[in-house]
Amino acid sequence: MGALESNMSDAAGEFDFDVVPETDQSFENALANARDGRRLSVADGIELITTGTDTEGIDPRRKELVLEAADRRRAEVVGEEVTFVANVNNNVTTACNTGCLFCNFKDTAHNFEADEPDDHAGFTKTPEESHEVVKDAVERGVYEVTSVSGLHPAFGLNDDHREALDPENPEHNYKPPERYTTDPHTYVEQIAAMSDAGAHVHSMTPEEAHHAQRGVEWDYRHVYSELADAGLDTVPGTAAEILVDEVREVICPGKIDTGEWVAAMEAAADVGLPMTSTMMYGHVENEAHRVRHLDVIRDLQDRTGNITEFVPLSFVHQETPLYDRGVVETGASDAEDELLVAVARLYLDNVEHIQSSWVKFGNAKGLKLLNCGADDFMGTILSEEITKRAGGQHGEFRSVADYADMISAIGRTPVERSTDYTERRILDPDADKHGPKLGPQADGTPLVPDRDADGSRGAASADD
Ligand SMILES: C[S@@+](CC[C@H](N)C(=O)[O-])C[C@H]1O[C@@H](n2cnc3c(N)ncnc32)[C@H](O)[C@@H]1O
Ligand SMILES: Nc1c(NC[C@H](O)[C@H](O)[C@H](O)CO)[nH]c(=O)[nH]c1=O
Ligand SMILES: N[C@@H](Cc1ccc(O)cc1)C(=O)O
Ligand code: SF4
Repeated sequence: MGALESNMSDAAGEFDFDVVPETDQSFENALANARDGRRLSVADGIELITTGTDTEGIDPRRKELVLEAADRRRAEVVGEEVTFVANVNNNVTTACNTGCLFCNFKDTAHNFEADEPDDHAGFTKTPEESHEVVKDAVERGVYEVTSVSGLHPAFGLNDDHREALDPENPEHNYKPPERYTTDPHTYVEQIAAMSDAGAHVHSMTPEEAHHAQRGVEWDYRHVYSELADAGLDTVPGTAAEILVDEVREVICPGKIDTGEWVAAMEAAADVGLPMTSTMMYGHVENEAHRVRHLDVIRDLQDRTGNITEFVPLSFVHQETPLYDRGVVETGASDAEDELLVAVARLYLDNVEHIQSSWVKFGNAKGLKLLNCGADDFMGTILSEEITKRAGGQHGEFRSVADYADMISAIGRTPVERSTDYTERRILDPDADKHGPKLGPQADGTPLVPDRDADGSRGAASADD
């Protein structure tokens, strides 16, 4: 019996978890602690995110009190600016055998083998192809490339790693590049190719760092320092999902556990790399798991200080194995999304920025969340595969003009930022054309000129 079956009770979607949302705290005391700026306990967080464990469901009046406290805290910590980054997504490969049940991005790596019929929808890019994608985006004015990928069996950290891996040992999860139609080469070569194109490289999740040292004795510090030498600038704290192992055993039994995830992030920080943090919520976990996860992030930040932002990733359920198998019926509700953002703002007293992700929430809800504690509105990304393949409906691109319009419409100040927030530029409200200015080749020309010139808002207006 697998973890999925053994953790489930009779009713579909109900799990016999040890961690449950019960506390000795009252909602009123938790709210007072939040308003007074005291460091919240896990029990406080659970009371706030459930709007009180003494009542069933979410109490709308109490919810508003939590959102208001978070919005006030946001104003005290970061003021009225709303930031975004001019970035491009470059996913290198969809080949992955890890089998996470929330993910529809991956394609079984077997399909990519040279002697298989080439009829799958996946892709693998060579370093040269990654270089071209990023070079084109940098020429348009992009500052950053976000690059996350499947764990391709032919990937290794560098040539030494590929030589050390044994194709006969199933634990190494390695097949030599000759087996595949396209060789992804090594992580070091991919990072160098994107860095050489002039972008800030935001890449190598803890799960990818783990893949980059499977089967050898190297530690995460070694991996991240080699990658930093190759041009890695910052690390995305994805692969976090829910940082409580009883939930990971259900939704991603093939992934590293919470302890390993934290160890990889600490190593990245040790090497001096700034990093983001994330939570993917709204599937099988309960509110207590969400707060425990925030607690793991807050502890990690106490030790490192390297986390620049927290990114809530609301689970996109439509096209995923969890939904197909009837394990979940839907994702988080609007109220749950609002409370997650608000409690993250209040709980993470040591993380300055909370992101509202338009790719997950769309424009209308994304803007609403900027009044619930969030202050960053993600990036332009230009293309998107992960959310789209899971059934996401919110498009793949936002222009700088979209950002200027949307952020001004809610009475806040639009600001273009660098990935680590150290460089910032307030947008000129009187500019007749909006384009990025922080990228190495950015001169204020719109990222996609035709789209902005004809006033089309294709991707941006698709949902709201
Ligand atoms: C697709 S993986 C790619 C990188 C690498 N394979 C890894 O797992 O770290 C990146 C992240 O996308 C997010 N993701 C995947 N499927 C999703 C879904 N259906 N809804 C929301 N987020 C999702 C997860 O948080 C995951 O860690
Ligand atoms: N850079 C950000 C992204 N990029 C898109 C991701 O790479 C990915 O396709 C998806 O979000 C995976 O869940 N997405 C964000 O939500 N926030 C970012 O800052
Ligand atoms: N920019 C965020 C968001 C992100 C989300 C999902 C990803 O797969 C990648 C990135 C990060 O660095 O973590
Ligand atoms: S989340 Fe990452 S590791 Fe898991 S299946 Fe998807 S691509 Fe592979």
